[in-house]
Amino acid sequence: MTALELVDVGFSYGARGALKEVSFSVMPGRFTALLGPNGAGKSTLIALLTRLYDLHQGEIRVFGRSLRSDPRQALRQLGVVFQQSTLDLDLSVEQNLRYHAALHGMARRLANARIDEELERQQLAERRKEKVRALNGGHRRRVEIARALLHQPRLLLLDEASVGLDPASRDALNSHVRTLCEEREMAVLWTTHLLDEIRAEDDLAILSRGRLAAHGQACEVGAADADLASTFARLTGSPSP
Ligand SMILES: Nc1ncnc2c1ncn2[C@@H]1O[C@H](COP(=O)(O)OP(=O)(O)OP(=O)(O)O)[C@@H](O)[C@H]1O
Repeated sequence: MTALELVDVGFSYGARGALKEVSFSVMPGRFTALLGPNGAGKSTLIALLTRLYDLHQGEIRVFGRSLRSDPRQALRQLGVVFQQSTLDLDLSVEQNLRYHAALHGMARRLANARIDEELERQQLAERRKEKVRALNGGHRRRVEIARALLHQPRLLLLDEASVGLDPASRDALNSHVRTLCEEREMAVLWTTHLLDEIRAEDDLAILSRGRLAAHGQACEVGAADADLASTFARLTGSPSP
């Protein structure tokens, strides 16, 4: 079954159009990159997917459940890492996770088990009592991923999750999310404006000025030109990042 399906999605901020007739799908176990220059509409799309904004045009389905008519079931399957960190810096790693588990109505015993499991996976178990403020950017991102996975979503959305990280932390985060795809058959939608975060075997959707400029496997999308950078520049009119 398709993990995420967008059909003719549109959105405007007043008179300013931000998304127009955007249609593409994300499959389970696949790393799908959503690439676009600044202002292309990536964050707007994430805001629609998480229901920060109401969907007025088109349809979005998460594992077959409509965000419009069945939002609770659709959102249950979703884990999200936003562009701006939403961790409480003055709470410990564990307290941040516990708070999220409570919001999801998780019983304490289940929450404890999941928190242990995710912190272990992120190699953060020893730091669980530390305040988030004491962690570096890469570790904070890992806490956010641990938190996004607590309720075991089948679809993980990451909005420019690597912004602000040094190159080594960026690579580590990118590889880590790919492992989640493989090990858990999780579907991932990774938004970015950086070409070096995309691999030839990834699924790729390119947004340009609110429209879907290309969609397919990254190697196929890039095959139309000398490389993906040239395709990106041709389709978006922006220099390759
Ligand atoms: N709150 C808002 N009010 C009005 N226009 C907005 C608002 N947020 C975004 N826009 C406009 O909508 C378009 C899409 O913006 P969006 O932030 O979704 O793009 P993006 O691809 O996420 O860019 P970035 O990488 O800079 O975050 C842009 O033209 C932007 O100026």
